[in-house]
Amino acid sequence: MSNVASDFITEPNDERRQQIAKQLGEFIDPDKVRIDEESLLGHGCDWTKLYKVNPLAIVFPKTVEQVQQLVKFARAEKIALVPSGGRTGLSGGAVASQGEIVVSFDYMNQMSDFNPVDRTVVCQPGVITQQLQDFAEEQCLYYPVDFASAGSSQIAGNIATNAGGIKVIKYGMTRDWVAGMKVVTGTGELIDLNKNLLKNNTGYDLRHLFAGSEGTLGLIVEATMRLTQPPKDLSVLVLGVPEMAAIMEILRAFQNRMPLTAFEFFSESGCKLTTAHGLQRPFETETPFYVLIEYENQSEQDAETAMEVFEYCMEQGWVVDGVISQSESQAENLWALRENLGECCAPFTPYKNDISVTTSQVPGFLEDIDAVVSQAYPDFTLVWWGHIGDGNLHLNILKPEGMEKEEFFSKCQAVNKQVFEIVERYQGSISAEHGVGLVKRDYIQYTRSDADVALMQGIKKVFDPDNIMNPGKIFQS
Ligand SMILES: O=C(O)CC[C@@H](O)C(=O)O
Ligand SMILES: [Zn+2]
Repeated sequence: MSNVASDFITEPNDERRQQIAKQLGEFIDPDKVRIDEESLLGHGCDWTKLYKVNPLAIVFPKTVEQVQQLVKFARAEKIALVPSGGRTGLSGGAVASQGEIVVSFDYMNQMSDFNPVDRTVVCQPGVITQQLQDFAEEQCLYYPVDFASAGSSQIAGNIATNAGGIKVIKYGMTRDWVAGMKVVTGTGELIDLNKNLLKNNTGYDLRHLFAGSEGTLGLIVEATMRLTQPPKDLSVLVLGVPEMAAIMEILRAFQNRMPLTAFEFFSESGCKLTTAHGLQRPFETETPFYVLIEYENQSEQDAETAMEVFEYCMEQGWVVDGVISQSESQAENLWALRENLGECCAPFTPYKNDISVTTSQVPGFLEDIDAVVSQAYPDFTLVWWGHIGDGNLHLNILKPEGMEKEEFFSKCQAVNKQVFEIVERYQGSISAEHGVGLVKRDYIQYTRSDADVALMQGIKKVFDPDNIMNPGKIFQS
């Protein structure tokens, strides 16, 4: 796979590392500068594991001032910086393969200044998503952005990738929960964006440029996150769906009658994987697809409405079997059928895709892509799942046993062009929620126009004139 194209490509050796560590140790605690192999390899990559990992050093700043000094140092020395959060990304956004300094926020992980009226809490960049969720719960509130890697992903990384997950249909993406943020730009300047205001129409909202910026504009050093009222008495329904086309009818039928907190799906190939890992099938009947619906079940009326819609879907032939959770633990088990899919695919070295279209177009889009990939490689197993209520599909192609990883990936890449042409035809996105990083960078033109990319490159130059902020990610810079 190709690696980062940067102005400052270096192939660090031990001597250079020692020298840089000494210089960094002048303004960052020396024990928070690491150049040992384990740290370099561990902190120089994310979950993609596709790229050469070769950082110059790993630093763990503890204060905003240290971050500013670091940026000024990097600027003077012409060394690129790669921000590192929980490194759970799937697009290579946190990969350091060309002698960059990795900036880890593991030691800036405190929360402060909870405001119960504004319902906000100030987070240092390294606060773990789960830590924020737990804190909110202790205050009888709720942080709603949720996904399988919530136990490791960090808030600044979530903002930098505008993380989505399983509740977007009701609560939106990470950007919707950022009340304010402090950022150190590529010049070392500290800027304070939006100051937590709800209403602030004073020109461009720069906060939103940082959501999805993947570290290319600056380092997020603080974020004030909003919390909300927790949902009550969540129930989960899993339905067996014989035809993809029916899924949107099911969505419409439910949404016409009741608000949903999640509308997810997975394929039978996915169900086989999770059940092979010890989970129970939702019901006996096997169907090509399963829908998982979550809603607030606060009264008998809610339960009756859900049952009525379910029966209506059965009468229409859109659904052939189904189950409704009767307890919290049953709801969790049903969720596991969907949430454990990424983990269950991992041993098969999957080739991943994270794509989206407008929700109503999902069935045709999925069928077209499935046909192209299955025709090219009839022996490959395709596992589909995703946040179908948001139009977001995850396609994992499993590597056949015995096939070399390189051969498998190059075969998958060969079919990429056709897949992305379909995405372009549907005016969809080549990356719905996992970001662009390195993995999707060379395909960005299927979703963003040349004019878009040129404007993004121009914006980067304003925030980062020396191109030291995660260069080569999202687009060539
Ligand atoms: O592993 C994947 O392909 C998707 C991961 C995550 O976004 C999910 O929704 O499970
Ligand atoms: Zn997802």
